[in-house]
Amino acid sequence: MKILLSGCNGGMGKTISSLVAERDDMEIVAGFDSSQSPDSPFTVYTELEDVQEKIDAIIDFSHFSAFDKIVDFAEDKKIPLVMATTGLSQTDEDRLKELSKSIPVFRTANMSIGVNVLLGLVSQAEKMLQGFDIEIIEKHHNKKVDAPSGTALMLANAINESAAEKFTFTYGREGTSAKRQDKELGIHAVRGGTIAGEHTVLYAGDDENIEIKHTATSKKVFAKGAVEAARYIAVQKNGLYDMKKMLGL
Ligand SMILES: NC(=O)C1=CN([C@@H]2O[C@H](COP(=O)(O)OP(=O)(O)OC[C@H]3O[C@@H](n4cnc5c(N)ncnc54)[C@H](OP(=O)(O)O)[C@@H]3O)[C@@H](O)[C@H]2O)C=CC1
Ligand SMILES: O=C(O)C1=N[C@H](C(=O)O)C[C@H](O)C1
Repeated sequence: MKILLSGCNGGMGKTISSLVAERDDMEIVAGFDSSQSPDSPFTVYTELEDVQEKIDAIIDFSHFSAFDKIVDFAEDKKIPLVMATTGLSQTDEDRLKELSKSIPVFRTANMSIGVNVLLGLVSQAEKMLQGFDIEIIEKHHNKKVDAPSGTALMLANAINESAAEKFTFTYGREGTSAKRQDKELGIHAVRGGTIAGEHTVLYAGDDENIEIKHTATSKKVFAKGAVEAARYIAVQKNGLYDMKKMLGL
């Protein structure tokens, strides 16, 4: 199958290119990014309207500022879309839902199996750990532009969906009036070095704590998930899909 890789010059783009080069069932036939890349084995476009190749699926790991261009292109050409970029607004997420009525759309903020299992675990824990204070701590590399991570938000939303009484999210704390409130869910972003992605959900109770933690040890885990998602989405009916649906979790 033939892929258009959006964000092809970036960290995830390069990891996906290397992975796809080892496969014989898939080929990246075109790239999209903010600049040309002379060494690329495929043509890199800076304008999607210039794309000439026939495309079976689009994989996007770029930047939230490119969102409308990519969605317009997928919608116009009726090409299944894997949208992995984070930092999207609620309006963007709503547009994906709407778009999925006319093409198959795969949306997740985290392509790893582990994080998607973690989503189920936090939903279960929410029903069992009444009264525990919950804090999410995420750690990523120093090049990440958005905070908190899309995964941290996905975990927080999963907890809230299972919660009888909804939490208010607090992003970091500072100052002299920062005491923790009831039904507050703290979300904290740490940035440094080359950390591929770490998410810890801390449940702090009276004299006891539980931590559930997922660590991505390289970007390869996300690339592998994205490639599987592209294969999957290319043969689905119109609709909105995610890792849980694809993996049957
Ligand atoms: N869902 C998941 O499992 C995962 C999602 N991600 C998400 O994927 C995205 C990309 O991550 P990563 O590869 O690390 O980021 P990088 O910054 O390394 O790569 C992004 C690429 O997109 C390009 N780009 C930026 N703005 C535009 C634009 N307006 N139009 C076209 N291209 C653009 C960048 O170009 P330039 O450098 O010139 O700005 C860069 O080459 C992020 O949102 C990240 O959070 C990452 C890993 C896993
Ligand atoms: O930018 C990254 O690198 C990652 N972004 C995703 C997020 O924001 O959750 C997923 C992963 O943790 C890596």
